[in-house]
Amino acid sequence: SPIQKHEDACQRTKVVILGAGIAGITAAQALHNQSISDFIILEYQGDIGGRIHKAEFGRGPDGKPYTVEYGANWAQGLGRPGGPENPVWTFEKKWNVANTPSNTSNVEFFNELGRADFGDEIQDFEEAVRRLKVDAGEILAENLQDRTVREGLSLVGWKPQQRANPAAAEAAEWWLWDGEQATTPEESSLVFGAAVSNFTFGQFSEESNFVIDQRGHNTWLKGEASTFLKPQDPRLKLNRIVTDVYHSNEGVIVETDSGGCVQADYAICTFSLGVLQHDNVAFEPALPKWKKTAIEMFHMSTYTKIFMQFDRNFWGDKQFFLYADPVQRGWYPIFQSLDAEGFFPGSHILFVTVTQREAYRVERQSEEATKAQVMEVLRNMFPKETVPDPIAFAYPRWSTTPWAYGSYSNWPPATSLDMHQNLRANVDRLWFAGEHTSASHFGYMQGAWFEGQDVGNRIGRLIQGNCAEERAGDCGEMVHYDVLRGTTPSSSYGVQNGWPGSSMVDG
Ligand SMILES: Cc1cc2nc3c(=O)[nH]c(=O)nc-3n(C[C@H](O)[C@H](O)[C@H](O)COP(=O)(O)OP(=O)(O)OC[C@H]3O[C@@H](n4cnc5c(N)ncnc54)[C@H](O)[C@@H]3O)c2cc1C
Repeated sequence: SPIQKHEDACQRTKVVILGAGIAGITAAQALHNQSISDFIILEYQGDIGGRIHKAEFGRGPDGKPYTVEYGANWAQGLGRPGGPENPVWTFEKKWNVANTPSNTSNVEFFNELGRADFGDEIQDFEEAVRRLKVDAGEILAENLQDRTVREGLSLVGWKPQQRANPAAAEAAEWWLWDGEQATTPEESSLVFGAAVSNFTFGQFSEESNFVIDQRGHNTWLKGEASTFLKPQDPRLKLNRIVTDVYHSNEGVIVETDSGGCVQADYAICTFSLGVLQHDNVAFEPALPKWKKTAIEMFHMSTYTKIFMQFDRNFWGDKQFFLYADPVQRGWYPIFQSLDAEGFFPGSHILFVTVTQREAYRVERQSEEATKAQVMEVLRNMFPKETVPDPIAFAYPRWSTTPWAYGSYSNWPPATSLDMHQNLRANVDRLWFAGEHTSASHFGYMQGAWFEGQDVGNRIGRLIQGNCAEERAGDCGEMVHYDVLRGTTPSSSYGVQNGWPGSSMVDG
């Protein structure tokens, strides 16, 4: 077998962790906390952080570039006094990560003729979402068939195309739905879309803070890593591209592009759903059908922030600028000012966000083509100003980045909790963790943290042999389902399927 063939040449360890993003680092920390120090982390990039990913952009007054975040930017759903706190927010505070409150009421509205007022559309959409969540709660509690968010919105009476100002209604809807999930209402599950929002913003709080730390947003994760990894720790192997993963019920062998290999009792694969869907890591034997099906069924979205710096501020002091294009939903819809108080005042930096189809289009076309389109929009938004060309302009291409292939995952309609559990479940000694394996916080940094910790704890207990039977559910191997039914019985909503407690969607 390939496992025997490689055994002699490979470095030996107990647990090999694939990826040094949040899930990978957190899994290693969970092992460390159980006194398991025999692990190796293999990471594609030259640093810790994964999709918390900074870039240098533009120039400050001192001539040095600003650090901006191409990936995760907000701590979302912080927590309230006496209530549970978002663990990521706890770490951001612990490591003094500079951040500023993001205020979505600090917004101005625009259409192709300049300033407009469609605050009512925002209010009406928010009201529709409240009713939508009541329906979602009922569907979940009664174990009924899921539906799309679009169908759910229509049923509570939100129909953008039938409103007086369809473009404005679509802009409001895009901002508050697509701008969060990076996926359209047509492509999103009503039940689990409502649930992830309640778990993050209901359970913690509505507040989200925007990180402006010039050391980079990954500072908190590097801080946590420094509690158990020494500088230059030989167990953290950066710049290693995993190409092949051999797995059996006895162990794993992992090969990298440099010809290196690691043999371990367990592997934890934290690659994004996009990487798993791309087939450029070979799993041998091929992953079983229940796992492959789950990987293909869930959805990897793309969320693209386009940064621009100007020689002056022509947009004023607001944080957000929502643009309703007359014909194309999602056409350069939300601009954000980093020139605003609390961000980088004096930087004259704006960024505009596009998602999904518009993100793919922008990521495939040249920077020049994108710049021309963005400038046309800005000149329409500010007809009374002489809008200059930007002095810096740049954006990432998440959909083709080989260590991510997209931004974050989203739960498609009519897909059950059992199906999602198949995304989480281990295959022999090969385990999976990441944002996408979180049933309650998929798409968010905290989702990756909860899942990395869970898998690290489970493997630690298996290695130590201290998985008491009464703990079954959050201990031992994960369950998976060879046969999937249309819905998951209410009684199965528990930790064994990655559902944290019994808290359900509420109004
Ligand atoms: C544009 C964007 C905006 C976002 N905004 C927010 C936000 O505001 N708030 C929020 O909470 N979340 C946000 N997120 C989501 C958040 O970044 C993720 O949920 C989280 O970082 C995922 O962590 P992870 O450990 O699951 O995966 P990753 O961070 O992807 O970690 C996986 C690691 O595996 C490595 N890897 C991949 N392939 C290989 C290979 N073949 N060999 C070796 N290593 C490999 C990768 O380099 C990476 O380091 C955003 C993400 C993006 C992309």
